[in-house]
Amino acid sequence: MERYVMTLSCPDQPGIIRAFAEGVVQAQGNIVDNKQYTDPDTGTFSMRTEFDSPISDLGAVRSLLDDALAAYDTTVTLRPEAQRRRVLLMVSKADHCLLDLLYRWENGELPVDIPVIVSNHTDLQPIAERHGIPFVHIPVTKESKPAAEAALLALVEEHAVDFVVLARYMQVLSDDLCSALPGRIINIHHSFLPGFKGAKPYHQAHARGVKLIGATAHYVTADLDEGPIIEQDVARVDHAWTAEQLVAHGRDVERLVLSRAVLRHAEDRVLMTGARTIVFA
Ligand SMILES: Nc1nc2c(c(=O)[nH]1)N[C@@H](CN(C=O)c1ccc(C(=O)N[C@@H](CCC(=O)O)C(=O)O)cc1)CN2
Repeated sequence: MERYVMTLSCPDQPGIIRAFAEGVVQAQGNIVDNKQYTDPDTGTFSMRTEFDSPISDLGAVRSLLDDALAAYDTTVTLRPEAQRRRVLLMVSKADHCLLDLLYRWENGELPVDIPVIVSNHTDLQPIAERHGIPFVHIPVTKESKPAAEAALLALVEEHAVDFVVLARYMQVLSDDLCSALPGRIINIHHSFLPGFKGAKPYHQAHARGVKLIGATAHYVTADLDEGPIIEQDVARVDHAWTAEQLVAHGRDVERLVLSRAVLRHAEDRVLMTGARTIVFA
């Protein structure tokens, strides 16, 4: 028996679920989990379904679903659950998010394949080597950024990468790169967006005298720190905390928020609707 994960979005109208269920029946399938949402602003219907089928041929199952949904203008993804998403991790010098992702990957909590780790510095190369993952150093300067980003895209193709994670990667990606990988780049921003965008958010927060700090995982767009939000969390602080203590405490929030977001994306639990996300947790 093969377990499949399907996501679907289309203009909402009666009969979508019945048509989809008919397709599952044609695939001799059994639905084991289903979540849906209709966005009242856009009228878009979104659904994530897990179903079992004795048919192991992905193309055959996809055809049966496409035929069943032919009357609807759907965007569908279908993947055998056992087919893990492939993620390229990007880092600079901070190691806390990388280490958290690799810990969860090693103990089976994060069902992805990590073909390569890329960095604009060499500081974290020993961590990649300790985990047996190839490390590629791509230094970035204002002048070399186009070539650096071309090299990154070549790695994405070479390793059949599904998505990229900026695990405290501290370079702004160009519009071209963001456009080349829409909805396929996840960043962790070290503040509770929309507050304190850009560089040094904890020092901004300290100066503002906040009582809560936070972190935000979002899809990357050309507009810095503006992409659709996937996950956020906060932690309480007070007047006695120095900016450095906020940075240290913030690391705990960042690594949890990013790891949750990466897991949910890897399990096809995040769908985009306009500038927002739907998260079928
Ligand atoms: N196109 C985008 N690229 C990136 C985003 C994004 O939202 N859109 N997020 C950043 C991460 N980040 C904040 O979360 C961030 C990182 C770096 C900078 C920055 O100003 N970097 C300087 C260089 C700093 C250095 O070399 O250490 C720069 O790029 O000129 C701002 C925000 C990742 N990329």
